[in-house]
Amino acid sequence: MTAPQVVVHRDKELMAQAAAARLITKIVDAQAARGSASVVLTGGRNGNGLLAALAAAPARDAVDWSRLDLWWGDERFLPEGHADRNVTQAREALLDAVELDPARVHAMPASDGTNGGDVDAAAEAYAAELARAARPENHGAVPSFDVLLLGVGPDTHVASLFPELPAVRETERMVVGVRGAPKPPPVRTSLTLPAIRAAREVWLLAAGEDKARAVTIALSGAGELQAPAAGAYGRARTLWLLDRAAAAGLPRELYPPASP
Ligand SMILES: O=C(O)[C@H](O)[C@@H](O)[C@H](O)[C@H](O)COP(=O)(O)O
Repeated sequence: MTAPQVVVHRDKELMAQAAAARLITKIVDAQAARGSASVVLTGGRNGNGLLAALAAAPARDAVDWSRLDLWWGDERFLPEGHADRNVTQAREALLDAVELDPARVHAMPASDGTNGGDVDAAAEAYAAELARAARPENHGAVPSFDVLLLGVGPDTHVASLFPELPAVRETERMVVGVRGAPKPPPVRTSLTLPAIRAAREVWLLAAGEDKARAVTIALSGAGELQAPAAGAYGRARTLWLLDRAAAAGLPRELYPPASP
């Protein structure tokens, strides 16, 4: 388990811009070192805020978008093209503005896809897609993601892993179906903690005062069943990217603001 590193920025706009710049550099370095990069996207305001900042970033096209594999940490189980799907929102924020290789954009299944309305079958299909992309040197049945992004809910959920619900307890499967999610819509597919932990780096994004309690709980030793964000860590790095409002409950001496 990698100890969390915390970086605090002045506000959510600067946090998104700094996170976008950080992600560009990470992708460029991975592509220089290994010829391609692999990133897991997240839904929500902070996740989409990062993508929008990335779309507007001056260094955006330092990334070779044709050699980037994109996956999702979770998805709302809705029909293809539905406005509430994370992939729909990601396309609007960034993906439609860059030259990606469509074969390397791995959206989670829609509810009107080949799995019918069966969310468990959809989860199994995505797990199979991940397994096909995994290489022998990877850790488990998923590729070694360079960066796995996660928004953090006010209840400390990450992806669609909610406190005390079955999905956060999963220890074997890489992807599960979620029913009764407290955050609408209720039916989702999600990576599990074992899948999240296969990533080289896990970056958690939280901005706004509504996240201050969740951030403090997750960084104060809470258990992952009660605070799923506490169980989200990478093999090489766990990075919390916050704004001051979300960091308000943390000991200031431990996490001085990075942005003046
Ligand atoms: O599908 C989703 O809703 C997201 O993946 C979810 O995990 C999100 O990242 C958090 O709820 C934070 O969302 P906000 O950034 O909007 O607070």
